[in-house]
Amino acid sequence: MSDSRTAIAQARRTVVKIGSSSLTGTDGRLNVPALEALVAVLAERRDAGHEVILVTSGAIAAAIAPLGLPGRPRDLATAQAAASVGQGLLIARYTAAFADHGLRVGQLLLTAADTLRRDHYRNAQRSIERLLELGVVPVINENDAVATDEIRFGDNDRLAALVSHVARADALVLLTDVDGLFTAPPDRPGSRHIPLVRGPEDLTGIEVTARGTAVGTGGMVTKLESVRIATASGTPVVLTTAGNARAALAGEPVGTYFTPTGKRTTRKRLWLAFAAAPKGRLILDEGAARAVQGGLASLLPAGVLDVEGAFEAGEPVELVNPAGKVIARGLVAYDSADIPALLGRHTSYLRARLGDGFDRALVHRDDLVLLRRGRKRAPANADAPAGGDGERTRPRAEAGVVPTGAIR
Ligand SMILES: Nc1ncnc2c1ncn2[C@@H]1O[C@H](COP(=O)(O)OP(=O)(O)O)[C@@H](O)[C@H]1O
Ligand SMILES: N[C@@H](CCC(=O)OP(=O)(O)O)C(=O)O
Repeated sequence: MSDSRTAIAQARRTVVKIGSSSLTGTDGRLNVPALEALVAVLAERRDAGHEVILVTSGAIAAAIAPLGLPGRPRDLATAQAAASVGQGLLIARYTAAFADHGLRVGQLLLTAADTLRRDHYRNAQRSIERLLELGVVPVINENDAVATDEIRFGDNDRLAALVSHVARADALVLLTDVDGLFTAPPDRPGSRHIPLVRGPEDLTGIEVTARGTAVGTGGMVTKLESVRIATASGTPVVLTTAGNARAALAGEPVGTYFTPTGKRTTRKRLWLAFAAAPKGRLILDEGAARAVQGGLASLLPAGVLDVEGAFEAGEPVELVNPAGKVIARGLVAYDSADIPALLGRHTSYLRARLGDGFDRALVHRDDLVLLRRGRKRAPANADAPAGGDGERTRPRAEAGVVPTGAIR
């Protein structure tokens, strides 16, 4: 795991996100010179043999002036209409700007559902992979025109982090209107620049606001969530201004560098930890909770006290300890309707009473991601299935990921 900027300079594949604040002039129109300057930097990066994926905001901002809107629309319907108009203008500009450097772009408009549902996630993954193989620069934005309030990011910061996962990027560069993280909003007297963040402990006492610029969304709060998603799974992040994009990609000390805090993990686990929308909850007894937290044991029905929600086998659920804290997420192996009859029962009993299909774990350890670690490692015998009398399992290393919470 690298704690130096060379990780950015040497990244084979980099996701670069540019925010609305950097693409919009004071008149509210799309800042075309800023867009072209970024494209020149990305084209250089491509020429140097690196892959780039661009996550770009600016669709709504681009439509403010053409539609004669007084400012960023607050209601969903107008925001959607503006995005529909603005996205066309935005991608036309990118297509022309990249063409000047002999490069083609491919547009991907994603909704939160594309990172929430595994089949959608895989589709996005396949498209990005193929575009890169074809030498195309993927240009990604949220599909604002169809995203509804319940299922949308709203900002592009978290989308960029999830795109980094989907694409297995080696680095994430967030470009905004401030040169990195400050101890408090930068216009506050006495606010100081922070060049390096090595983990959550370095963020103690930092004051960030969710209020973005007039055109941006989410402010620094969503940027730090984005950072948390990326760094927890091994992706280093630089946060800086659009004007510093070239220097940031070259590994120069601009903005704020966030070192990775966790290891790369499987896509399934990333999806489960950061993107999946849980469909229900399994309430674990003390022993099962400890075993799951200690060594990532499979969860058997004997260790479960209660089930909440309506879900089908294969859907994501939260695993909750007796104190009500969510400790893990997993893909459940049974429909919710079948689970009450299994609760508290040992596998041998279930196999004898209900047949062979009912001796499997409620959540298999391979389908589980730990969100909250136990205070210490589990004792030697806790690597058996949680709540279980079944097969013994090996304890496994876990990424130690921390979830972002529900995605808006
Ligand atoms: N601690 C902080 N450090 C740096 N910027 C901060 C902080 N807290 C709030 N901000 C604000 O976050 C804003 C950037 O967010 P936003 O407008 O959403 O940008 P973008 O459109 O690029 O995503 C900055 O203009 C800055 O005022
Ligand atoms: N998808 C929206 C982007 C929303 C937005 O402004 O996000 P951000 O640049 O992260 O503040 C658009 O294209 O207008």
